[in-house]
Amino acid sequence: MTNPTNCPIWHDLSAHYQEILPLQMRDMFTKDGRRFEKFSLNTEGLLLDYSKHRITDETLPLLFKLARDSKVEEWRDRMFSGEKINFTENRAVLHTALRNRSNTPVYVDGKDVMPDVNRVLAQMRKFSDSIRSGEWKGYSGKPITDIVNIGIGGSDLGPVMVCGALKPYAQDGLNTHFVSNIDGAHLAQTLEQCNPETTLFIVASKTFTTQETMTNARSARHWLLQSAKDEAQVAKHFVAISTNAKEVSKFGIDAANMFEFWDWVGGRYSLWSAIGLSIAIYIGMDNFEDLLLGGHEMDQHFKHTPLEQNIPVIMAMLGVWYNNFFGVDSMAILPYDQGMSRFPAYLQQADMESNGKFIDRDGRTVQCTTGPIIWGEAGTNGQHAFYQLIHQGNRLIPCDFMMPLESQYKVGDHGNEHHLILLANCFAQTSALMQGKTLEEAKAELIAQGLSGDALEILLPHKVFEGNRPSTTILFDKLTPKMLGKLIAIYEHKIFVQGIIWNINSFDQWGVEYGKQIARKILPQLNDGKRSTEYDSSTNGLMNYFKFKD
Ligand SMILES: O=P(O)(O)OC[C@H]1O[C@H](O)[C@H](O)[C@@H](O)[C@@H]1O
Repeated sequence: MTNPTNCPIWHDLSAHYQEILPLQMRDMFTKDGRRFEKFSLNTEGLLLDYSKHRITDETLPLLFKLARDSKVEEWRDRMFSGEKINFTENRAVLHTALRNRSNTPVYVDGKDVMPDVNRVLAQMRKFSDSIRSGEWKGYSGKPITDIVNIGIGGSDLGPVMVCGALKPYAQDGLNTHFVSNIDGAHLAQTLEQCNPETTLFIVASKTFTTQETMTNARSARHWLLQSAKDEAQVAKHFVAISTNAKEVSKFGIDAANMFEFWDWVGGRYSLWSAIGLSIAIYIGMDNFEDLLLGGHEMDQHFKHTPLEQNIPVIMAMLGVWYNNFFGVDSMAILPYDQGMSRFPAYLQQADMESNGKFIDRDGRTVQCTTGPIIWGEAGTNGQHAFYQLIHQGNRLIPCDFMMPLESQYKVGDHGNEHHLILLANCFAQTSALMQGKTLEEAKAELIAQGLSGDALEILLPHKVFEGNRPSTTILFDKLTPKMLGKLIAIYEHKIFVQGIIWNINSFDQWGVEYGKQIARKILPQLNDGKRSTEYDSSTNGLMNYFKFKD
């Protein structure tokens, strides 16, 4: 199917949307005592509750038909089998091979990629063990205490997010830092916390040409050499992760200290590759492999489970339902877990760089809305910031809540006090968003509080909640490496399915290039001493303000 909006099922869904529009979820719950059982799944060690959505018994079958008509299953198999579905870059899409713990062969251009995957994993194990055990020494003979990952985008967000989420698994005395921004403040503030004798820099860049990363890496090298003095010592403090061996050696990093990955790994899908080296050092290779295992188990689920019980497919199709039929333009990711506070930022790249496209696979303008705006914050912080708009604003914002049943930290009077409050808040929010509060309910509440007359009438409309605001809730036992691997893979496959429905290539990112090109041109002009005239008057004005302010 090339243009989904032309196919009969799209029209059926549009008609069904008109039927759903006036329905209230709270009535659906009242009428159907089995709604939660019907619209939840308990599988893969997690509970997926999608009953608080604006769906009836008819909705999902229509959405699954759209998925089948769009050939989601065929495309899924093409991805897993190593076909070059990223056709604008002529590349396979095989982040699933990186976590293929069954080790079955996966072929790209007739070559099994698994031996290479396993070789780099073994290299990562050896290296991370040597750092963690203190066997690897810095130039003055001391063990490494601080790891600084220098990378940006996909070479940063995944490791940052995972290291934050899995902090309870970290080894004492080993710190990780992440430098991504070209703003010198990022590197400077990080280096203030480090000692050159005991710091290891991981330069993580798929292309090894990214301006921010290479500049930060050169400055870090300069900082190291101010103390180490001798170029030969760089090898003890710098390793590289890249697909570009030539550029790595040009930078002066020894081939022995390079961890390879391949063009069939998209940057935003690369935390499973050697890009995860900082994770492996931080939490240990066994835990890193558990993360991979979680991803692999979700791959198996995605591959083999009928669409009707398939977690990523259900989540993707609900997203399509709101995105394309209700016309929503954003969705909130709300992890009730402090460690997962960077999960929304991670998903911003994963989703928005993948599906922020207006041209379809046939080179034509897409006739429907594509990727949503992804945003969010860890609960309960978000509650005190933007939930007001989700509850009473006049936009519909579907939310994904997620939360472990058990905290990794025992805090408070009974060791569980904080976590129970967190759980109560998570459950309460999903309930309030769905139920809302009618005028009658609000009135009864105000009367019970002793209000009457004008005071009651003035306040009353402001106390009404429309409700009917959809959310998905994912509950799991504990945020282990394996569970985190599953959660990440769920979203990756969700994004994939949506890309297929919209008939776009989710695996290129040409849109990022244009701004970079102009920045390269502007950079030398900032100190050429001439008035800028070649851009629009705003850009010229900004540049000239910088150049000639005094
Ligand atoms: O890993 P690198 O080659 O340095 O790329 C880092 C990032 O660069 C660009 O912003 C791309 O759009 C991202 O997908 C990529 O993750």
